[in-house]
Amino acid sequence: MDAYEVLEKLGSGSFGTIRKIVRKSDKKVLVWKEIRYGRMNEKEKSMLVSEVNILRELKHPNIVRYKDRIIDRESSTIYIIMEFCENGDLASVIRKYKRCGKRVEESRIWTLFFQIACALHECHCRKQKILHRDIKPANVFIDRNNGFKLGDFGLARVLSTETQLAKTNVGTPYYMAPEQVNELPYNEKCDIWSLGCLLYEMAALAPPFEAANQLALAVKIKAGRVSRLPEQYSEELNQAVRSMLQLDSAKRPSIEDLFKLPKMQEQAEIAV
Ligand SMILES: CN(C)CCCNS(=O)(=O)c1cccc(Nc2nc(OCC3CCCCC3)c3[nH]cnc3n2)c1
Repeated sequence: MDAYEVLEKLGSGSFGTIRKIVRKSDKKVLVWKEIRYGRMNEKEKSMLVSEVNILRELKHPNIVRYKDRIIDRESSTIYIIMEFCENGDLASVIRKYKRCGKRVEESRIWTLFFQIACALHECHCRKQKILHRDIKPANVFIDRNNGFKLGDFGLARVLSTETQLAKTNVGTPYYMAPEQVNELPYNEKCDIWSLGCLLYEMAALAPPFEAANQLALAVKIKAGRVSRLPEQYSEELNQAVRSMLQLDSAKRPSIEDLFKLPKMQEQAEIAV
């Protein structure tokens, strides 16, 4: 650990504390996520190792880059070192828009849509499919060029056990797909549902389903009633979001389907 200087705590992600650090060798600013594995059983520990090994393979401009890991056996803590995103997380941006009573530009929402879809494409279309499982505003980061990056890929599977959830602050699962509520098997269409929730919240500045407790939330999700985006947003964006929030996961579009949308094709031309 002495290769790094620890700066301030940035926040607590869903599975551990995230701190800003500086690599002493080249003064590069990075972050590390501290994951305590002391209370994990052998199975969970081996899953954690395999998830971290998946992370290190994921190299994509819209996925927070994994840099290194340090295992401290004394404190049973693994430190996952990742790139630092200078412009913070999307949850803070949404809170700021809400405070100022301003709406996000539609073009910015299409950029988010395209860039996170690219991140999901990288993972859903690999031979060994990787599911994110925890797409939400606090897990989308903004780099110095205002590019969007999806964080914490794949860690959700191993860390969603009660040992981790019990220990760290876990918010209300606003973005949980209906099949998850019914505890059915998870597939990539759950990530599509969460992407729909993310875009909905970027436009409406509130999640599509809100309730006072998890039970009431589950009822609302299973009812699946989604009000239209605020009227300033186009029918095209509204329909795209609604298509991702269909209760029947088979009816939700795949990432490939989403890239066929005209506005997504336009982004692809700009991005080249
Ligand atoms: C002028 N403003 C627009 C700038 C605001 C920007 N302030 S800031 O202080 O640098 C700032 C604030 C928060 C995040 C970041 N960057 C960051 N955060 C991570 O996790 C912490 C996050 C904290 C909130 C909850 C979810 C997890 C990362 N994980 C991987 N890479 C990461 N990069 C930077």
